[in-house]
Formats: sequence, structure tokens, C-alpha cells
Amino acid sequence: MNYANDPVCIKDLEHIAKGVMPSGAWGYYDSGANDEQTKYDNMSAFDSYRLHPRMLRDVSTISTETTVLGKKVRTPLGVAPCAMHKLAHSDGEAATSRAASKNGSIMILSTYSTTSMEKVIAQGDGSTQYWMQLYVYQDRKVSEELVRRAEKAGFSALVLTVDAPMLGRRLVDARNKFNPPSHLRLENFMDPEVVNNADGYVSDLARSASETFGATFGANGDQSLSWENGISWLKSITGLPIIVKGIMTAEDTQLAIAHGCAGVIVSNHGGRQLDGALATIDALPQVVEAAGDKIEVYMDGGVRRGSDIFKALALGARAVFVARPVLWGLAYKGDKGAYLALDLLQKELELAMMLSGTRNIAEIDESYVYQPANRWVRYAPGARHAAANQKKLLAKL
Ligand SMILES: Cc1cc2nc3c(=O)[nH]c(=O)nc-3n(C[C@H](O)[C@H](O)[C@H](O)COP(=O)(O)O)c2cc1C
Ligand SMILES: CC(C)CC(=O)C(=O)O
Repeated sequence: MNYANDPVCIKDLEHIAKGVMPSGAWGYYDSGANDEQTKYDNMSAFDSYRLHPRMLRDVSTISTETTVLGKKVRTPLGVAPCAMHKLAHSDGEAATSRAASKNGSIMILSTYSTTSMEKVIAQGDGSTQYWMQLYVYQDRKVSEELVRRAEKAGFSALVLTVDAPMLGRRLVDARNKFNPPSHLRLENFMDPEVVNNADGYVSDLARSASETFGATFGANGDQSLSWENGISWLKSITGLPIIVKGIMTAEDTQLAIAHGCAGVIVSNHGGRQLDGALATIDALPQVVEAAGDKIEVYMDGGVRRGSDIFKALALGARAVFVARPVLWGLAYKGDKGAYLALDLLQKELELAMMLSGTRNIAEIDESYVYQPANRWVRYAPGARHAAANQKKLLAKL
């Protein structure tokens, strides 16, 4: 393929980023777990859903405005949480924040950000929604401190990632013996007042996480986390809406509802955790069905085209998040590149809407996609027997 130097699509950005990033950092961003089946399936699964466009609908005005958690947003396209944006560009998450804000996109900030949450949110225009992603640590005081800071800084929701009791095994990182460059700091673990001072750590975890992040992650994350000691605990310490990230089944969606969560993100962590897990677009319908109107459903994983966003919305996602495309944009040209990634996807979404005869987000429903029949046996997306099976399973919970 002939890739443009002036990128015209996300594939171009990927190609450019691969050329400019050091191989260790590239490998860390790019890799999935083990054989990367799920990483690739996230992308290719979108291809098996086809569109069913309607004509002559007066598409002279297209709006992607919608609401998420009851608040207006310009677009259902958001930025998924990713560790260490400074591996892509020295402006790191501050640059991503400016890009998200310019596009009117929600930004979810990783706990493992290389820019403090206070600095990141300060780059927004005041109308951008920022959500804080959390991992829960054995030392709950560390997690609680992050929650308090997020509340104070103005984050409007907490996103608890539940698919990573341990990091998946990414063979590329193992081969590269990848560790982040020693000058990078995980600033959310440092005292915001003294964030540029090496003595500013608020926890030992921060110091060791900055040095060997993989091992530290495994050693400090709370692997005994459960709905009770995780979600119920979090609810007991904060009034912010809680969104669970990493949900792939109807059963866990029901549990998220039962535990008072505001939303779930259908995610397999970009194929970086359990290799062999279903592609997220294939898991989405069962989650949407189980969620009903009780809880909002978002998704991420493998979104590389505006038409992918369209398909996810048609299958019931309220918002769609992207990770690697934004990192590639950041590597290409800092905030301008990250914005370009979002803008390319945004314009492709608008064009897909126009060419499908849908003028606004509310009009996009499942009648606009052909769903592959029986793509997977357990829950063929949309199949009626799946719903019956699901009810039986849920009755046993
Ligand atoms: C380099 C990288 C770092 C990530 N770091 C985090 C993280 O800190 N927390 C988290 O919940 N998910 C993290 N994720 C997962 C993303 O939030 C998201 O689920 C996934 O990458 C979406 O797929 P996509 O990259 O195909 O868009 C990370 C993903 C990548 C690629
Ligand atoms: C630092 C890691 C815990 C970030 C992550 O979630 C990932 O690399 O997938």
C-alpha cells in the first residue's frame, strides 16, 4: 500500500507512527497478548457487519451531538485511557487533552498517565468531560487518594478497569525487555505541588511503578477484587458515577446494574489481556440487550474508521472510544496529530451518516446494519435464542 506523508486516514497515521517511534515504545503501544488473535479480531470483526443505507432523506445537515451520562457532547467519539502518552510525544497527555477538547470528545485519563490529572484537565475548554480511569490497589489508601484528587480536579466520572488483575503477556514487550525510559514519571502518583521534583512521590508504588511498571502493576494491583470489595467499596467512598471497563458478557452487565454502576465499557483492553476473547463488536449486542435502559453501554477496540463507529452505534453503543489511533496521531505531531486522528474519524462518521441517510445519532439503529448470522455459537449477535439462554443463566446468579 502507498501511505501518504500527509495522512488521510488512520492507517496512514499508524504507518507514520511506526516509522518515528523507538521500537520498544512502538511495540508496547502496538502489542496484544500472546498470538494477538483478539487484537486483530477487534478490527476485522467490524468488516463482517455490513451497512444497509437509506436514500433520499435530506441529509443536508448532519449532527453527531448526543448525551453521555446525561450531559451533552458534540460527538459519541471519545479517547480511551492509555498509559504513558509521553512515549509518543514529550507533550504527552496534555497534548491529547487539547486535541480531545478541540474535537468535543470525552477523554478518559489513565491512572498510569505521564502527566498529572490536574495538568491534563487544565488543558480543557471547560465543556469537555474528563473521566478518570482507576486500577484498585492492595493499598486502598492509594486508590482513595486518586479518587479524592479526581473529584477535586473536576473529573465527572470514574472508570474502573476490571479486566487486568494481572497484565496480559505481550510477547513483543517480553522480547524487547521493554521498560519505559527512566525520565518518565507517573505523575498521578506524585504530589501535584511538587510534580517535577523527584522527591514528590506520594507513594512507594509510584516510585517503583516508574521504574519497572509491569512487575509493579502485578505486585500492587488487588487481585482479590470483586463486585463487593471493588464496586461497592468504590461507591461507598465517592458520589461520582462509576463506569466499569472491560465488560464482555450479559451476566457481568447485570451485575454492574445490580451494583449501581452508571455504565459499562465493552472492552477487551485492545486485545492486550485475554487473547482469544471475543471481538468487542461481537460482544456488544448481548451487553446492550442485558443493559436495556438501566445503564449506558460504551465500547472500544479496533475502531479505525468512522463506519466502525457507525456500526457500534447501530448495535446500541452510546459512545465509542479509541486508543491506539490517538497515540499514533500524538507520535506524528503532538496535539495537532492527536486532533487529526479524532477529526479523521469524526469526518468519516459524518460521511457514513450522510451516505446512510441518518441525520442524527438517534436515527442510527440496528436496521442500518446486517449482522452476520451465528458468527459465534454461544451468543450469536441478535439471535433470539441467545436472549433465552441468557435469561436462564442470569436466573442462576
Ligand atoms: C498503549 C496502551 C496503553 C493502555 N493503557 C491502559 C490503561 O492504562 N488503562 C486502561 O484501562 N486501558 C488501557 N489500555 C486499553 C485501552 O483503554 C482500550 O481498551 C483499547 O486499547 C482500545 O482498543 P484500540 O487501541 O484498538 O482502540 C491501553 C491500551 C494501549 C494500546
Ligand atoms: C501500565 C499498564 C497497566 C497500562 C495498561 O493497561 C496496558 O498497557 O494495557
